[in-house]
Amino acid sequence: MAKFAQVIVDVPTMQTNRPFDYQIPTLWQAQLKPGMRVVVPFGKGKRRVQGFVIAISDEASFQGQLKPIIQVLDLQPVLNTELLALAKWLATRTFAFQISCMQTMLPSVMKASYVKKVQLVAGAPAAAKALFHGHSQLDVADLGSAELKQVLALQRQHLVTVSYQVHDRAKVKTVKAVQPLCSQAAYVAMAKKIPANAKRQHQLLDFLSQHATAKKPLPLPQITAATGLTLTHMHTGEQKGWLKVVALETYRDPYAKLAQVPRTQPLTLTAEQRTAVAQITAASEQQQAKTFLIEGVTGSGKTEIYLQTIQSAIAAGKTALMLVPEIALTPQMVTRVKGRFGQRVAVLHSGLSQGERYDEWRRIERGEAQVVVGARSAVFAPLTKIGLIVMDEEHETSYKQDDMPRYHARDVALWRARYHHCPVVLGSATPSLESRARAQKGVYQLIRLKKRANQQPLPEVTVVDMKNELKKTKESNFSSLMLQALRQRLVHKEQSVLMLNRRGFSSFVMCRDCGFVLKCPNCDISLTLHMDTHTMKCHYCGHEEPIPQICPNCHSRKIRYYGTGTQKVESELKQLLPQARVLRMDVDTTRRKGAYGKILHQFGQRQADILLGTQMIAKGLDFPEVTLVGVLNADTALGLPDFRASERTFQLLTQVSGRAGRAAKKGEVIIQTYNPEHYAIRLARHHDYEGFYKREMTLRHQGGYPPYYFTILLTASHPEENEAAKKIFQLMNQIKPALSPQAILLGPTPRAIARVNRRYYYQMVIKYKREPKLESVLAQIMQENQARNGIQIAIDREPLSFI
Ligand SMILES: Nc1ncnc2c1ncn2[C@@H]1O[C@H](COP(=O)(O)OP(=O)(O)OP(=O)(O)O)[C@@H](O)[C@H]1O
Ligand SMILES: [Zn+2]
Ligand SMILES: [Zn+2]
Repeated sequence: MAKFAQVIVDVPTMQTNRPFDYQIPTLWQAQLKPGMRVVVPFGKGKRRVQGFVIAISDEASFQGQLKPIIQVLDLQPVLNTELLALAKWLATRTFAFQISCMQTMLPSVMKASYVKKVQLVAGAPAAAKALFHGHSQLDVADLGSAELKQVLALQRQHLVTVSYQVHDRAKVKTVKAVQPLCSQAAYVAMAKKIPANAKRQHQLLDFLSQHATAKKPLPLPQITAATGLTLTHMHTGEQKGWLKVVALETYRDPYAKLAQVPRTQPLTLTAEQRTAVAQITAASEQQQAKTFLIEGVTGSGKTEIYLQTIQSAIAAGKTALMLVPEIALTPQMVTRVKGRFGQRVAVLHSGLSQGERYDEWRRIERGEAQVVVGARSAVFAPLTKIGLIVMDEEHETSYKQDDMPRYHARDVALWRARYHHCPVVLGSATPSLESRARAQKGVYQLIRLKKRANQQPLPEVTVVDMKNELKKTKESNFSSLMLQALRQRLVHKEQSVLMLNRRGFSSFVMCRDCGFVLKCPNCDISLTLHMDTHTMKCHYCGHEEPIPQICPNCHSRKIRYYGTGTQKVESELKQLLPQARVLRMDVDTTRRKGAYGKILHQFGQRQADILLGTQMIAKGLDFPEVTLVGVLNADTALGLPDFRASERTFQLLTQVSGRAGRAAKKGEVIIQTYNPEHYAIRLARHHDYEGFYKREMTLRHQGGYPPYYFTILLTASHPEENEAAKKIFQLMNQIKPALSPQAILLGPTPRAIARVNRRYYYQMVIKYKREPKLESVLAQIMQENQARNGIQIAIDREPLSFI
């Protein structure tokens, strides 16, 4: 029997980024398996931490006395063989700690929370006892700062001891249930001995005799609903030995309301869809880990292709994973998938409560759901026998995680596809340049859908030059053409979608007398105005303060709002078109849980004429009555110091244009811009993705940007600016000798927003094609520098943003 376990402990530092050996207590030697969570002592003192067993063996690699495992948290592994291997790969690939990778894969409730407790030592003086108010121990989190100070003083005098306790927050939801204990005949006999006026007891015995043969406990809520008998009556029955009250495990179902989603049947495919489905299904059947890139114009019916290929995978006894960007995970998309596969679908996204997420995860893990739809982290769903992985809107930046582990869901999907020998389908109307280029080289197989499923042409796009417009009219967000088109829709009772592009600028407060701008005290950026909460907020660190009435700098009262927010546009719209019913959708109106879905539902029910929103309305929506799409400001993102600015603008305009004319009625798009000649806007106007791809690739080639080069972003941060700067130069000198002359180093420079959360950031970028020594020198840098002397190092492979 295995006596030793190798454990990755929940101490995210580079020094602890390796397995530690522990003894397995005899009691657990038969049960403990790799992938289970345990609690182990770690380091000096009584510190206890959570950990993951990654291997068990008869012999320990460590010489000397090993500490035993304190507690085993799981009865079965929570990470299977595949996911353990994936965690290891992910850690190397993204320069992350193994523990961070493992925790990322699991619902957050399975991450330990630690409680720090203090206990009095025997013989402590009365003064110390007073602090404990008669309790034997105190939870450090409950202490006020004065009490904490006293406790720390006692600790220095060795009068208290401190211990850490690990809490497993993963709680299973249960309902009370009733298990009959006697035979039907026995219940009937008992009823005869009970006084006739004990009505409830008769009723209970009656019920029990009817259900005496029940094999499973009967849920109490159902009994109460049917008979009116409550838990009190059951307790009486329990005392008399008639029955037993037990806890029955249930799931929290976040989509209970959707349970009655009407079932849909597969549509008859268009010729283009049919070819796509045939190729993908064949690869799935032949167990080929092939990657398909579907480049399909908006409304070409990509979703139907996903649904039908998923269908054939599950018909073959396999499972399927469908990834969608968080923002596109609308009830609309969930309804479409649930409508086809019903209860076999599990949904994972950040809108669920932690408990709901945990329950959906367990349904997948137990094999009760065969289709998983979810955002980025759903790529780690514990599905076995995967037959197909779909990634919709593959160009979306939300597939890349900003914090450690800095992974891209596409890379993880491809890894899992190789493991399961199954195809991956990447779909988009505007694929990322990286993926499109890979298809060009034949690494991915390109499938193009050039026509809309409704056989209608793509909507006509008109570009309005706002420079001319400004000369004609007074300052307004609406050109005369846009207003006229909106009025026309109102007359014809058709719907419009209006997008305000908020990327690249924000609403801030500035003093008109001295030019003072209110900035975050922790970060290097201006605070954003939030009218609904009447506060100024920092979008980086969350700092919040009241809106100033008087300039803090010159005491002038002329401190005003700047920038165009959706609220401002909304009020202008109400003045210009008082009869229009407007729904606003932005970060403020969608913050509450379920608000996003509610707004879309109202719009779908035609309770509004105009849906006004930020870029969150650009993706995935399918409303048949929308015949006009208006973009109020196409170019705010073009000015950003980012080589992907054009790509982002082209994608956004194409996606939002695609919301018009998706059913029987013809659609129209109006784009307002100050840069009508810019190629991203010109080509978006003609829905010309291929033209854009060629043009942009030429520019990337000239500039030496991805996808012609791989990139790595290295960041060093410290509360002191010169420490951060010193470190980044030191790292550069360490890396340089390992690189060939073909590699290009950019920087070091201070980051565009140099100070965030009281830390200064310095960065450098490595651009390269083939550098065999680079990986190992970066791994070494992580090893040596992590969290030493307050320095933090981050290594980001293929960053999607350099600012
Ligand atoms: N074969 C078909 N026959 C009839 N209607 C179809 C067919 N395929 C798809 N549709 C319909 O066409 C519309 C557009 O399809 P879908 O939303 O799948 O497009 P998409 O390619 O995902 O578009 P986008 O990239 O804009 O999200 C939907 O209303 C869908 O029901
Ligand atoms: Zn801040
Ligand atoms: Zn001022």
